[in-house]
Amino acid sequence: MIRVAIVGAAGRMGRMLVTGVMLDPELALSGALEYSGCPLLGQDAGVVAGQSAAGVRITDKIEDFIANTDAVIDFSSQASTMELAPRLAAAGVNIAIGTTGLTDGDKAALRSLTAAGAKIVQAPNMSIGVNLLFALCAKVAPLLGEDYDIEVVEMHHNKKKDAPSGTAERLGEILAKARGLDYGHDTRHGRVGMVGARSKGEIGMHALRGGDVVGDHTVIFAAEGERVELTHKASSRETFAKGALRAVKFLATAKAGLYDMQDVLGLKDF
Ligand SMILES: NC(=O)C1=CN([C@@H]2O[C@H](COP(=O)(O)OP(=O)(O)OC[C@H]3O[C@@H](n4cnc5c(N)ncnc54)[C@H](OP(=O)(O)O)[C@@H]3O)[C@@H](O)[C@H]2O)C=CC1
Ligand SMILES: O=C(O)C1=N[C@H](C(=O)O)C[C@H](O)C1
Repeated sequence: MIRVAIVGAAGRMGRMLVTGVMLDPELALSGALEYSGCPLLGQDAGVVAGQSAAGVRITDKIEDFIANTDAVIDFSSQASTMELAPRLAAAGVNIAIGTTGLTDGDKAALRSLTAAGAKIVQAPNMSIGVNLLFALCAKVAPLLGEDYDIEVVEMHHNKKKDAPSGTAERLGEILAKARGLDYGHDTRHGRVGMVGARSKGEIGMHALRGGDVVGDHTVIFAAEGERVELTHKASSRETFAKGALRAVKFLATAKAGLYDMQDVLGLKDF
């Protein structure tokens, strides 16, 4: 039995994760963390998630569960994730991070924790479909070549805080690498005004927000006379939660290291 605590337990993903852990016979819910001002502190995490009582109260102190926890799943905020990770790693707790908006510096800090023995999965999207899309893009972009202009379009619900989505950024990084471009330098985030004709050496990135959209991502390869579009649409957050539970099980037997969902799902050699 793997004892799992959820960070951001009262959030959209947190409630889904609490439910997933409670329903999985290989996992046991050991803790539920929220920020200090959260009005749901002290409530049963299972009840908050719409399930039966889990016997785990939402707390703002990791000391309430860290000694009885094997792994933490963290879908909260960049600041929270980066504050907690060193404390969890020091206690020998495995970490599956779904939080987006992490900087390159944050990722370097996570890598240094793993160099000191931590086991971490960090992935901007834990669904099988999106991770397959990552692998497909890495194959398709060089095959189509630079006659095909690349644009990435994502759409999310109107509560999402970061833009573009972590998934769109990862797609941009994969596509830039496949084209010999630099993601940071060669990406055009939306276009406005007299920007001139599109250059070959750019990747367009567009973030749409509205309603309750769970998460849509489309990569467009557009050439003279045709275009290819690869699309993933998530219709339920359950798909991300299932991936996070797989990540926790993967970490239970993994060596120290910083992994992504390509490792968890065995897509590295796809
Ligand atoms: N990797 C993946 O597959 C996926 C990643 N995500 C990412 O996960 C994150 C959360 O998404 P979502 O659930 O929709 O967002 P929510 O805002 O619904 O949930 C985040 C929760 O974390 C809480 N939180 C904030 N700070 C802390 C803290 N210091 N300690 C504990 N809890 C804290 C938030 O409280 P408050 O509301 O008060 O800020 C909130 O309850 C985002 O970064 C999102 O992009 C989302 C879906 C899939
Ligand atoms: O905030 C969300 O909702 C989502 N965030 C992730 C991202 O930023 O890529 C993954 C998913 O698309 C949902």
